[in-house]
Amino acid sequence: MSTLSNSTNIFWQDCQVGRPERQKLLNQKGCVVWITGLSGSGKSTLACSLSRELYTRGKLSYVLDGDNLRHGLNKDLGFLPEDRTENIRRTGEVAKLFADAGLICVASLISPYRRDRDSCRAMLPDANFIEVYMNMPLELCESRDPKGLYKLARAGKIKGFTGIDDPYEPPINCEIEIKHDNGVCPTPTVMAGQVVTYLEKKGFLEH
Ligand SMILES: Nc1ncnc2c1ncn2[C@@H]1O[C@H](COP(=O)(O)OS(=O)(=O)O)[C@@H](OP(=O)(O)O)[C@H]1O
Ligand SMILES: Nc1ncnc2c1ncn2[C@@H]1O[C@H](COP(=O)(O)OP(=O)(O)O)[C@@H](O)[C@H]1O
Repeated sequence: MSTLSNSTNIFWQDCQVGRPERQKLLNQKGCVVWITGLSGSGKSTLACSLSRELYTRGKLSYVLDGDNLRHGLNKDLGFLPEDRTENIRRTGEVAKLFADAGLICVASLISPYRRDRDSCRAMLPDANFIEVYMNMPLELCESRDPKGLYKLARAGKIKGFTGIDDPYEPPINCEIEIKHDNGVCPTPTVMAGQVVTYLEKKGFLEH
């Protein structure tokens, strides 16, 4: 789908209550925490754990999970490269709106193509896009296989599965990398703590 605008004669409408006012109200700064990685790498687990940790600290977040968005906003999209690109573009636009609302928006999608993630980064002031890479080996993700999808992909029953017969392009310069140690992954609480520490250090958890 083209990203060029088809609308003409349109004007930006400003409001007296803007991002600074909302951020002051919430005592936090809006941003996008973009979690990328293979299926089964722990994206949703981190997103939920992070959201819970922020909630206990009185900070407002919202999780945009790839699987969930594909039940509604993105239900017309499949897994062809162009569909994934449109999936990421739409999610990036929604995430940008949530960040503008003053929320810490946590997007967890495979988002396998570097160019698509970089396009989302380009929608925001650079510091407000925090890319988190779930650097987990395919073998670990495949051994977890909570939905049985790797098994189906290996059997040729799902075509174009990320990591099997569709590429995953790891980030080159992500803000946060979640690493395993000999196939052992940090606990969800530890992973969330790593992100919270970053947000704190960069001043997102205060106004
Ligand atoms: N072909 C193929 N490749 C990868 N994943 C597949 C595929 N078909 C279905 N699924 C399921 O869809 C979930 C990924 O959706 P995303 O929107 O995150 O994917 S993408 O960012 O557009 O690539 C993904 O969820 P997670 O396992 O949570 O990553 C899978 O459950
Ligand atoms: N840090 C972790 N330690 C142990 N198991 C994990 C961890 N993170 C995720 N898991 C498990 O791995 C599986 C895949 O995690 P999930 O968050 O659904 O991955 P994704 O969203 O990337 O597909 C789930 O069964 C989950 O419980």
